[in-house]
Amino acid sequence: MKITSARVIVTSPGRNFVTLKIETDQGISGIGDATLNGREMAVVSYLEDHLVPLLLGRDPHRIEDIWQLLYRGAYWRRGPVTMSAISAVDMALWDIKGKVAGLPVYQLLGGASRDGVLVYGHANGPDIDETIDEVGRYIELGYRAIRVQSGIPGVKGAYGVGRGQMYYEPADSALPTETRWDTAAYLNFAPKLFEKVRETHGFDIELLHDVHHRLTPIEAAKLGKSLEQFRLFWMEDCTPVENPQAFRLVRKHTVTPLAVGEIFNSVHDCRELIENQLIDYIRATVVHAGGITGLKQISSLAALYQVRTGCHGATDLSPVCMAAALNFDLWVPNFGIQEYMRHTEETNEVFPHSYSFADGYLHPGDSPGLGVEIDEDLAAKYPYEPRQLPVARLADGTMWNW
Ligand SMILES: O=C(O)C(=O)C[C@H](O)[C@H](O)CO
Ligand SMILES: [Mg+2]
Repeated sequence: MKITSARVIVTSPGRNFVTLKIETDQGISGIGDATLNGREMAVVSYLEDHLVPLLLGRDPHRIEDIWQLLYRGAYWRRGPVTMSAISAVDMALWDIKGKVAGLPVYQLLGGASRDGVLVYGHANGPDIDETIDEVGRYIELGYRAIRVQSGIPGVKGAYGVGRGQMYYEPADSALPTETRWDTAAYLNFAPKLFEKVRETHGFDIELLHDVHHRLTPIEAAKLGKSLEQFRLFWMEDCTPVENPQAFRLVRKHTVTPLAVGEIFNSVHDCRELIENQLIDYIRATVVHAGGITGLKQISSLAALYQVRTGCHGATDLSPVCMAAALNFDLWVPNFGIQEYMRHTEETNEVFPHSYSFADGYLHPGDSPGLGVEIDEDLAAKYPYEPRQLPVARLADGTMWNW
């Protein structure tokens, strides 16, 4: 079997997605997600200018060898652009292998380790009352785990608060929207929010919270401690992770479980946190961390230290990534949870898929391969629109972490 073509498709059904389609001489094709939110066109160029010429004529069954060729062969290893491009190739090759075998990818990985993939949805609102109502709406839909984010009085554009209900899409304009950040207001507010959510909805539902890199280590430790009584499933990205040792300080002071890793792109980014048991959940994802092949490396290391997976699954990860993640999640022995930020109807029409939600769990379905396709005619109706993520500044104008 030989690869005869590899094409990049950029489409924007409500938001931008970059998809790689690999075709073979036997009429079987596979797709992979290559979306890097706000920096999409850098990955398009990396694929078209540098990787596609390397793929033509190769045997698509040699997934590991092609992964090593693209990783080692570049000389310049790692980084989000390189690894998103490699991820897309890897996903497309697993898709092809599954289609040739007539099996869903989770069967090729070793088969299902569970009946369904526990997911968490996103409840958010401009204030505590609306956020609590939104949590109730997710419970009614059958969710067993919910991420809770709320607007903070006096803070313009707090992280995670959607523009409409049930959906959240932060990349909102061609140039970054400027938001404000106020640590003191947040630290006063967050325990009140979770107290009210627990009072209203009880302790049977799992609650998660994303701090989005906004705190220093000692502030993160304080927040973790103040939220312990509300039994969070996890506190995510509580402080920036360039220095993994910062998490030692957080760990010393709180037993609130910690999750990190959505911006990681290789096992090397994860190693120090995992080996020192500084986190409980690793959030690296298929599209940014080297595809299914990259995630296998990460999850195998994590398993040695009882760190479980909790893959990133925001709307900037396309349904192609979601399908790949669900095949991985159904198999991976040390699975924790999967983020599931639902895509809009427009997006779902461009990417018809076999995964489905029931009673708080997603299942990838049993279509051969990843179980997702791209409708290229429909995709062509949604041209690329430059969009960037917001930025955050403190009240005195200092640039902060978004
Ligand atoms: O889903 C999450 O946990 C996020 O933090 C979402 C990110 O802001 C988003 O994916 C950035 O592209
Ligand atoms: Mg996050």
